[in-house]
Amino acid sequence: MIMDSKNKRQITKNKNFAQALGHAWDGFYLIFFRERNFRIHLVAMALVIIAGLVLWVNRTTWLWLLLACFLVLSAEILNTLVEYLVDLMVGPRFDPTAKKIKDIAAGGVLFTAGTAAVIGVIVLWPYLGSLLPV
Ligand SMILES: Nc1ncnc2c1ncn2[C@@H]1O[C@H](COP(=O)(O)OP(=O)(O)OP(=O)(O)O)[C@@H](O)[C@H]1O
Repeated sequence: MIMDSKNKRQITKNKNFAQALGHAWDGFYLIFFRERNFRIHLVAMALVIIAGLVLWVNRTTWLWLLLACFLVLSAEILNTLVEYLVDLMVGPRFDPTAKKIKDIAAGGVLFTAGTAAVIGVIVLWPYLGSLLPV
């Protein structure tokens, strides 16, 4: 087996679920603690949840809001994957195609975040009206 358990340099398939979970946790740690943009999106998601609680939105609205938030987080995770893959292939040198790939991945996050914002406005609009003094 090609594995150095002491140095955690495993390159074979996981032996069990616990081991798979450990690697998934390593990935989560990387995204959560190393990716500033991911944390910014999490703060935005927290604000959306606070808005949902304050406005006392219904179940369908919660589903839309949570779906929109998780779409943005998923896009950010894919963007991070693309960045690591490009860095792995290209290394520390400028490459015009690497730039295009990374910029497209970042553009995808922007597009998803914009769509999520539109969804948020559409589903929260009726609740915002009720806040206005009549
Ligand atoms: N090897 C490369 N060749 C050409 N351009 C690159 C390369 N690496 C990065 N870039 C450019 O720099 C930008 C930022 O790089 P990168 O995505 O790695 O940083 P980041 O701060 O993690 O970005 P993000 O804010 O999208 O998470 C890219 O969108 C791309 O335009």
